[in-house]
Order: sequence, then C-alpha cells, then structure tokens
Amino acid sequence: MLLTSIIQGMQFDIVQGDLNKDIKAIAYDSRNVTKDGIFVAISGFQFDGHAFIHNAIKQGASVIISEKAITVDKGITVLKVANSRNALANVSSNFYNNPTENLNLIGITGTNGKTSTTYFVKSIYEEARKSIALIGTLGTVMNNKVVKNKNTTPMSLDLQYFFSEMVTEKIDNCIMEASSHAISLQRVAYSKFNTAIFTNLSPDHLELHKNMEEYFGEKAKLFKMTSDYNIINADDYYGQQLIEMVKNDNPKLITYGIHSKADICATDIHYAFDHTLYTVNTPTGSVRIKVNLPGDIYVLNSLAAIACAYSNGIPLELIQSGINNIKTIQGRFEVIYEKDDFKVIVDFAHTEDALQKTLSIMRPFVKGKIILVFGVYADTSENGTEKRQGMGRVAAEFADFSIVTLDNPKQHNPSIMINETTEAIIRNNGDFEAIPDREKAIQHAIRISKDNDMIVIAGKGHETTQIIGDTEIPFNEKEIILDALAEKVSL
Ligand SMILES: CC(=O)N[C@H]1[C@@H](OP(=O)(O)OP(=O)(O)OC[C@H]2O[C@@H](n3ccc(=O)[nH]c3=O)[C@H](O)[C@@H]2O)O[C@H](CO)[C@@H](O)[C@@H]1O[C@H](C)C(=O)N[C@@H](C)C(=O)N[C@H](CCC(=O)O)C(=O)O
Ligand SMILES: Nc1ncnc2c1ncn2[C@@H]1O[C@H](COP(=O)(O)OP(=O)(O)OP(=O)(O)O)[C@@H](O)[C@H]1O
Repeated sequence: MLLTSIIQGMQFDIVQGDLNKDIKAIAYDSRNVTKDGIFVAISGFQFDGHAFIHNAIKQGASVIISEKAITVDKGITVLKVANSRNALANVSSNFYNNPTENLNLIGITGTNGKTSTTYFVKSIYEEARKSIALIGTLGTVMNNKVVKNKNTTPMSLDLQYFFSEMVTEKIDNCIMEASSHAISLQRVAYSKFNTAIFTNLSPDHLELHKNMEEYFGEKAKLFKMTSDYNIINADDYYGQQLIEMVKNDNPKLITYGIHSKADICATDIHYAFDHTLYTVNTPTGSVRIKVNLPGDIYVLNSLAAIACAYSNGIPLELIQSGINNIKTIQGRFEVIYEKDDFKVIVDFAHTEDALQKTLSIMRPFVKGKIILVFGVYADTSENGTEKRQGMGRVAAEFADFSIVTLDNPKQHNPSIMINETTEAIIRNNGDFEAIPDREKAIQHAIRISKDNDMIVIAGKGHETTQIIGDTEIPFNEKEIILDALAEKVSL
C-alpha cells in the first residue's frame, strides 16, 4: 500500500524523505520490522522505542514515525508526530482498510465483569445464529479458535489486524473488552464502535490513572466513540455520572440495573449456590432468565449482555437460551472440587470490590468456614498500599480465615506486599497466616480445611503462570488444588 494512503488523516511534519513509497508492513517493535516497513517509535514505560530506530532500519524499515528529533540516513522517510501511539492506531486502521467500518463493534469497559459479559453476549449472538468474534482477557476467539493475548486489549496494530481477519472471515459482530489502559494508551483509537457497555468502576489500576476521576475520565471516552448505543449500569455510582454525561448524545442510551430505575431491569431474583433465576423486564416484554453463576454480580453482567442483544434486535427467547448456555467461565467462580458442603473455588477477584462481592455471595451457602487464599497484585506506590489495605480489610471482614500470599509480585518487595496486607487484617480483627509461596499457601488451606468449609482461592482465576521478578513461571492452581486434595485423602 502506498505510504500516502496509509498516513491519511494523520497530523505530521515531514522531517525528510519521500511519501511515494510502497509499504509492506507496520511494526511498533524493532524486532518485528520487515523489509519496506514502517517503524513507529513509542516512548514506553520500560523502554524508549526511539532507541531502537537504527535496529529497525537494519531490519528493513524505510519509514520512521517518531515523536522525537532523530538523525538517520537521507533515504529513510521520517515523519514527526505529537503522539506515536495515536499515529500507530491511525496508520494501522488505514493499512488494514479501516476494518471496523465493516463490523458491528461492541466495546465493554468497567473495572469488573467485562470478561463474563463478553461471554454472555457471544453466547446470545451464537444462539441467534449471528457470527461473532471476541477479544479480551481470555484471548481472541474467532471461529472457535483462541489466540492468547498479551494484554486484555491488544495494541492498535494487532487489534486492527484481528478486525481485518474478522472481515475476511465474514464475521459480522465483535465484542471486545476495552481496558482503561487501552483507551488511555490509544490502543482503540480509530476503531468505530457501534455500542459501548459500562459495567462498574471501583479502585484499580491507579498506578496509571493516579485517581478515580482520571480513571473514570478514561473509561468515559469510549462512550463518546459510539454511533448506536451506550449501555450503562444504573446501579453504579459512576454509571450514574456517565448517564448524565451522555444522556443527550446521539447514540441511544440504554440503562440496566437491579435497584435503580432502568430500561432493562431484573425482578423476582432467586439465589442458589450454582445459579440465579430472575425475570428480565424490557420495554417490550419480560422473560425468566437462568444464569449459571451465583449472585447479583452475574445478574448485572447478564443484564448488560441482554441490554446489548435486545437493542441489537435479538428476540427474548434466544436471549434466554443464550444466557443459559453458559455453564462456566474459566476462573470466574469456578468450582474446582465439591463434596457435599465442602467446596474449593478459584475466582479472579483481584480488586477490593470484586473480593467483597464474591465473598458476600458465598456466605449464605457456607456451613463451616470461608478460608480465603489471596495476594494483592499492585505495585509498591501509595495507591498499591491502599489496594493492599482495602483487600486486607475485606479479607478480615468477609472471610473467617485468610492465608495471605503473593499474586504476580513481579519485581516488588514481597515483604512489603505481605506486611501491608496483614497489617490491614490485624487492624480489622481478622484471623490469618502469611505464606508467601502461593503453592504452599494453597496446600496449607486444603490441609487445615474441614468437611463443611469453603476454600476460596482468589486473584489469579484463569492465569496459569506466576510472575516473580522478570520470570514467568508455570503455575496451575487447578492442578495444585487437586494434588493437595489427593494427598489429604491419602493421609
Ligand atoms: C503499562 C502498559 O500498559 N504497558 C504496555 C505497553 O508497554 P510500553 O509501551 O511501556 O512498552 P515498552 O516495553 O516500554 O517498550 C516501548 C516500545 O519499545 C519497543 N521496543 C522494545 C524493545 C526492543 O528491543 N525494541 C522495541 O522496539 C516496544 O515494542 C514498544 O513499542 O505496551 C505493550 C505493548 O507493546 C504492552 O504489552 C504493555 O503492557 C504490559 C505488559 C502490562 O502489564 N500492561 C497492563 C498494565 C495492561 O495494559 N493492562 C490492561 C488492563 C487489564 C485489566 O482489564 O485489568 C490490558 O489491557 O491488558
Ligand atoms: N459486576 C461485577 N461487580 C463486581 N465484581 C465483579 C463483577 N463481575 C465479576 N466480578 C468479580 O471480578 C472478577 C473478574 O471478573 P471479570 O473477569 O469478568 O472482570 P474483568 O472486568 O474482565 O476483569 P479483567 O479485565 O481484569 O480481566 C470475577 O472473578 C468476580 O470476582
């Protein structure tokens, strides 16, 4: 494709070189540059992409898009831009022929509940025989093939590639998680969203966003990128703020909720350990829904999916069976073992709000004790300390006994991570033990458990690795649990 076509819409200064070049590929990582490619240099959190420009040229780059002044051979075209991440999204969309113009693109954002909602949406669309792809934490799913993603929301270049594959494969719809990082770091820029869904907002990722207002501001941007529908949780405090912000915009506002007045709402809710029954009420009718996951959080997540399918014209009886078809979601309230009242559950709760809600949902179904195994994944900044204190408080108040361990400690000091959490448990009169080695922590929980107890292993959910320092080591909680249970039985 000609460079002039690829840079359509981009604001830039020509530093040097020719714009009439044929371009074969784009890369934002020097190691992936190929002959006649564009290299977009990004100033990152860990590295400065500008430091790799000479490597990129050696690999075959004929065009450099840069935020900084650089000196390179005269034959190389250099375009200077204000924001390389935005420029990358712009050229990637053009390079792949603006694929989102040919997709019904649904974006979902919020602190918790995105992954399960995407799976509900996908299942309803499949029930309605509509082709749909999914992009999110569990990977990119297209025609039942799953590709693992490095991030919940991939980089713009990779994202636009996936979209173009969907168009090639004649997939009409795509449901994707749009994380606040992705919105903030321009990964979803130049994607045309038909619908956006907001689940909820509670403290998380404050290492990037600094405070809740900034975090909310990033999420809110998605709702200014839509053409058709903005679907918002009316029960959420920030959801209400978002409703005020977009209620007079062109895209139709659809609200959902349990407790607040909403377009799509749930009534007559009956709770069980392994499912919830409720009536969903829409402007044109009601139907009974069975969601095979427990508690209000999955009522809300399924309502979000229903609101999306309903506004896109899918009949209620297909919505009903679509939701019921989801039996489990990897790492989301996943029952790994149960025998009568004894249960071992793995859940991805990794925020204060998610942990509190998950433990509260379980309480009515526990005859013995709730034994919680958890760590807190957050850096050692002030915001990280707050997260550890918050999750420590929740553990003290909502579990009977906690085993505090590590959750992807990366390069952070394990003692600080453990101590700040246990201090909060002590302050809130909780009962605990600290075992930094996560495998030993899980084994210990199983060893000390009694017949009526529920063991909850929170934080890693579907993940199968643990990141310690710079090393990612295999870590399969399911296997560890089953081995520990087998050992306990044989003792
Ligand atoms: C903080 C953050 O978001 N970092 C993301 C970001 O990294 P970065 O831009 O800082 O990149 P960097 O590693 O400093 O490198 C800078 C540039 O130099 C380039 N480079 C580097 C080395 C080299 O030899 N040559 C070269 O060209 C890199 O490709 C890059 O373009 O861009 C990378 C893609 O290139 C992401 O993979 C990386 O995500 C890291 C792994 C991460 O942990 N991100 C998390 C915080 C995140 O994004 N999470 C959200 C939310 C999840 C949720 O829902 O809770 C997500 O969407 O996943
Ligand atoms: N609506 C909700 N409100 C609060 N907590 C929730 C909600 N839905 C799910 N959770 C909790 O959050 C955890 C993560 O859920 P889910 O994976 O759906 O969220 P997510 O938004 O995709 O998170 P991430 O982007 O980090 O993967 C669940 O395991 C559960 O403990």
